[in-house]
Amino acid sequence: MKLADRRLSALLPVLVAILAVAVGWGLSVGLSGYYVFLGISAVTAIIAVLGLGVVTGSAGIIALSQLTFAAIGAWVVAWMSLNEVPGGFAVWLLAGGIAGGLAGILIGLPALRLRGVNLAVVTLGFAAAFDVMLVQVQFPGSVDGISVTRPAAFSSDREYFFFAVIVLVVCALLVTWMQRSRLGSSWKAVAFSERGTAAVGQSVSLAKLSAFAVSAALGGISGGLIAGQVQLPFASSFTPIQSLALYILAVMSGAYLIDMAVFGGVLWVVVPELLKKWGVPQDWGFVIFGLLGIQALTSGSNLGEVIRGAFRKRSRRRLTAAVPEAASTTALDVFAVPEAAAPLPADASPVLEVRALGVQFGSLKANDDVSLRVAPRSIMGLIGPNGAGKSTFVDAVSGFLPRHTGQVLLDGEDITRLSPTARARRGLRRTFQQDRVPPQLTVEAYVRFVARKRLDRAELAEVLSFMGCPPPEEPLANVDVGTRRLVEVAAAVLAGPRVLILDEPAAGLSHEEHLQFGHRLTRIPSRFDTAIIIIEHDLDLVRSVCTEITVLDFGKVLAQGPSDRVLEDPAVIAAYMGDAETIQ
Ligand SMILES: Nc1ncnc2c1ncn2[C@@H]1O[C@H](COP(=O)(O)OP(=O)(O)OP(=O)(O)O)[C@@H](O)[C@H]1O
Repeated sequence: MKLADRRLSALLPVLVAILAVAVGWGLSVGLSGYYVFLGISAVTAIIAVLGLGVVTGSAGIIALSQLTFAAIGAWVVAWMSLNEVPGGFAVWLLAGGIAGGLAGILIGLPALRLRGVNLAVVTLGFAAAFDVMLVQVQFPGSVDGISVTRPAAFSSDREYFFFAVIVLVVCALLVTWMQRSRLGSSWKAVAFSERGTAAVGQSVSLAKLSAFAVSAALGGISGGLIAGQVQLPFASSFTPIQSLALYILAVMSGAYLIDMAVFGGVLWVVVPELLKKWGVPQDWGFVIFGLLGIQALTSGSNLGEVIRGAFRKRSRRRLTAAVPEAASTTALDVFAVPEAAAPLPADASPVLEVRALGVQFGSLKANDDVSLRVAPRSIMGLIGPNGAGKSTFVDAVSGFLPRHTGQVLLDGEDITRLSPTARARRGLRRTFQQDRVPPQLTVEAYVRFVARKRLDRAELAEVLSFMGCPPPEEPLANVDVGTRRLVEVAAAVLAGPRVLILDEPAAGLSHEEHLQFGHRLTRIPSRFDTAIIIIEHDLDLVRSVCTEITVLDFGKVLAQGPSDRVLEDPAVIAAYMGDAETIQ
């Protein structure tokens, strides 16, 4: 992306925000009184849907209590207004948002362990329980008819609508920046794969809790605004069934996209209004939202994605033309020619040492007394027939099977008891056999998220080009699975790990592409001071790339040592291929 394009991309949200404020002002003076009031309702709904876009749309977590957080925000604002807390409405609104956010963290804690239906039950149960309590407790001042004081400069409906638009614009800007930040990447990553997220050193708990907190804070702000709008808030505005309907709207519209959150919020107000106009009871609005939700859930997509998908089709055509160019040979030249790492002398310090690793699944010993030592800047092949225990080994070494026996040492430090996240942060990175690259990110956003450090743009583009990846600005949703695996490897390489374990990284590529990939791989250790362990079934690639090989069979080490010697070992030939001709 050119510098001018990047500047425009950074400035665009601000320009849209200025335009939105101008439109809001125009509407506040141009609309009739009734529509101004409806406009406030739409703005509050948009803020609540925006929050759902974060927790559900980005982080993929079911949360059915958004209007409960709104009720908490409204309650705080009503209480502060009643008690004339210094600071005025803006401060009360902020406090309402913070209260909602704190409640979100509280409800988010079970989300760390629960998923799907169970989490839906917890959040809906919380909404129902709070609803019962709210009916009993009531909003401060509501029983005595003491109304919430609006901001002095925005006391009429028209002015208050404009105030609400400004709050919405600020919220939307903050969400946009968060979505573009590392935090936003962590939400999208955790939605796609928790294991993939942990493997790049990102705390899964932090990603989920922060999504809950931001979403609930927006719910709280939405509720605070409702308190100022109606001035005598009642529990009936914040029922669990309304939370459910709002959730469906968010899912259906694709509310992690700001424009679609606006669309969802507007629909929230327009549908009941149209029903009223047609003489149909407004509760039928829930039925309509339900039907839209069923359509979205069964199709597995949402309106925002469908619209953007149509645009992507065009850019995909451009990508097909761009990729061969990206994998140019000139990029290869900028990498230092590797010096093959010599086999590790017996007394030298390995960068990774695994001692007597054992993993048992029931009665099956998937890894049995597996030991190996990896020299700095070397490439070790880990091979063996299907089911030999290779992926189990990687899972155990990277911390995903904590109940293994034996020891794992990285640079001499015992990391056996550390979590996958902690191991990744210490410099033990891995990739997966299955696709764990979140399609919601661009190539650049994903690489920066994985690298966990400041990356020079030129270096980033150079490594992507060298690995045959698409350009940085390409959305990963446009990229085929095989190429996504290459992006995964490039990102892990740019993290500069001490050890990188690649689990069948070239699966999905042709034989020639495999070999080309292998050639590129040999350049990495010296350039990034990284040792690589590669699991691979293509023995031509293993032979051409690896200095050392470890062969597993039935969970045990069958052979270990310099590549040529191991690949000529009759026991390996018999066990691995069952046919001497195939291996040579
Ligand atoms: N979670 C699990 N529970 C029970 N058994 C498992 C589990 N994961 C793996 N296994 C078994 O452990 C053995 C080793 O599996 P693993 O996936 O590590 O082999 P692999 O060498 O990676 O195979 P492939 O080359 O096909 O990927 C297999 O018999 C497999 O069925």
